[in-house]
Amino acid sequence: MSDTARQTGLIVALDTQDPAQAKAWAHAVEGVAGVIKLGMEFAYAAGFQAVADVAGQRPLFLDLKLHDIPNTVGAAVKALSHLRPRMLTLHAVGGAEMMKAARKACDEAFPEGERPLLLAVTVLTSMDNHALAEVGVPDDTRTQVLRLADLAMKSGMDGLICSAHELKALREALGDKPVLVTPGIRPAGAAKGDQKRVMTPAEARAAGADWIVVGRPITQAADPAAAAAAIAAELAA
Ligand SMILES: O=c1ccn([C@@H]2O[C@H](COP(=O)(O)O)[C@@H](O)[C@H]2O)c(=O)[nH]1
Repeated sequence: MSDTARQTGLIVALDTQDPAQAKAWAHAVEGVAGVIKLGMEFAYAAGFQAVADVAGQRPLFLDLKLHDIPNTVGAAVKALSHLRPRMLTLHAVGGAEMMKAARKACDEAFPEGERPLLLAVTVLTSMDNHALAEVGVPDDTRTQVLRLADLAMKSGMDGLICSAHELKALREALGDKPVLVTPGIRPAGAAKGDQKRVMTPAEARAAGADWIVVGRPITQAADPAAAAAAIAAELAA
């Protein structure tokens, strides 16, 4: 698929501990965000009933980044199935067996055609080459992303979480099939915060992202609805 033909969607990360705040943000980005993302901070603080309440009928990206032994991850996937997420994350460094266990659990626990996209986190967008070296990986982020991406796709994953910097290399290596989801997105001039491998929405779309994930540049803006609309317009331009 050519990059100009690709439609890149916006996922908004609702990172808060407060259900009322999450609901307000979800409402503010209604019609602009294709998917809302709830992750560890919200689920641990507010609980899974609150996850279900905030999501309601909205497409839900449940970003729990599962990483444990295969039996535990498989059981966790089954335990989450009542939430009917559209997307679910796990860490590729958990290994092939762990990812295959997650896929098997999905196939068993979800009705036909309703299982979530399983997205393998490659190298967190908050990490650079130095951070990788600190955890014992001598290769650069791009090499490590490509290595884990190959393992993830061979283990039944539907797509990958990566930074926009790796998109072109991933498309060259893996083609159009993987769903590529990129956090670490910053509109021009926005603060990077703890993110290291960042790109703008337009750059990520041009590089081949299926979805971009944006949190603080929207949720911490004076007008979250306007900030989300501006990013959606940048993606559509
Ligand atoms: O590599 C990763 C994987 C997940 N995330 C998540 O995306 C959002 C980004 O939020 P911002 O406020 O736009 O930085 C956040 O929920 C992370 O948990 C990521 O950033 N990088």
